[in-house]
Amino acid sequence: MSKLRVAVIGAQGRIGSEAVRAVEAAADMELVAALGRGDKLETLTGAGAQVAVELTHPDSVMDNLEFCVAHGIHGVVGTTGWTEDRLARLTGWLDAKPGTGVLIAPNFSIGAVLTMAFAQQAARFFESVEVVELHHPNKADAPSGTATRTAQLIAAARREAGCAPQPDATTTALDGARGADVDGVPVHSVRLRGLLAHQEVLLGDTGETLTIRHDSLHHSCFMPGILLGARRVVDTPGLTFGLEHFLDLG
Ligand SMILES: NC(=O)C1=CN([C@@H]2O[C@H](COP(=O)(O)OP(=O)(O)OC[C@H]3O[C@@H](n4cnc5c(N)ncnc54)[C@H](OP(=O)(O)O)[C@@H]3O)[C@@H](O)[C@H]2O)C=CC1
Ligand SMILES: O=C(O)C1=N[C@H](C(=O)O)C[C@H](O)C1
Repeated sequence: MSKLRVAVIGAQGRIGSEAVRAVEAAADMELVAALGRGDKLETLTGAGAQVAVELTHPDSVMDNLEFCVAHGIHGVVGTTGWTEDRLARLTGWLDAKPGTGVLIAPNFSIGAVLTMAFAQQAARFFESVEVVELHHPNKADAPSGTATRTAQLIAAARREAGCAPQPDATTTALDGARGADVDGVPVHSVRLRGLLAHQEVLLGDTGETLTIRHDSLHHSCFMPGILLGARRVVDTPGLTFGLEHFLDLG
């Protein structure tokens, strides 16, 4: 069977360099291009890439995906900074190119995907819920894509269950003291040298709290998800948001 022809965009970055090694090591894949800043996107078509793994920067991802989708190259995207407007633009490109698929995964690690699923499951049982994400200080965006998605999933679960708004008696606060408001869920961002990517979902009710914590300790934790995404996206046209759609979570 022929190998899947995979390219990595952002190949010199923290996660991109790890992805290059993972694709090279995968028996069913061939690394056909490894692009850094300034490299021409035409390299992808010249190399016959079937899938582009996009791991760059929120300022770069849209141009890269517009090119890939227009040329029928499937995308596996870890880059963050997704807004409703950006998703609508991407969907428009995909609509014009039926057969092409893009997976956007706010987080490729299985532990983080499970954290989101557990938080979603627990959300309706507790009066209060807040998210704390902790990352290395080189990160461009806050809150993290994972924390934003976690909060959105929590908020949707609470809405569906008819939960009341969370209690919060704060009447005076310094700017940012209560975190960012994501659909009514406070999200707090820590940037600290020594950390990689970590998240806590804190849930509280009368007389008890539940903490769901996940720690990414090395970029290798994202690789099985990236490889799975590359294998599955070629048969999944359109936009898939979240790696959970390629996992059997039951
Ligand atoms: N979904 C997930 O599981 C994960 C997602 N991420 C996300 O992935 C992204 C990258 O993170 P990280 O590796 O830490 O960041 P880095 O800054 O280490 O790497 C990004 C790389 O992309 C390069 N780059 C920027 N623009 C372009 C472009 N137009 N074409 C080619 N290369 C480009 C950068 O070059 P230069 O240095 O010159 O700017 C850099 O080498 C972030 O959005 C991060 O949040 C990270 C980990 C896991
Ligand atoms: O920038 C990072 O490092 C990470 N970014 C993603 C995010 O914003 O959620 C995934 C993971 O947290 C690592």
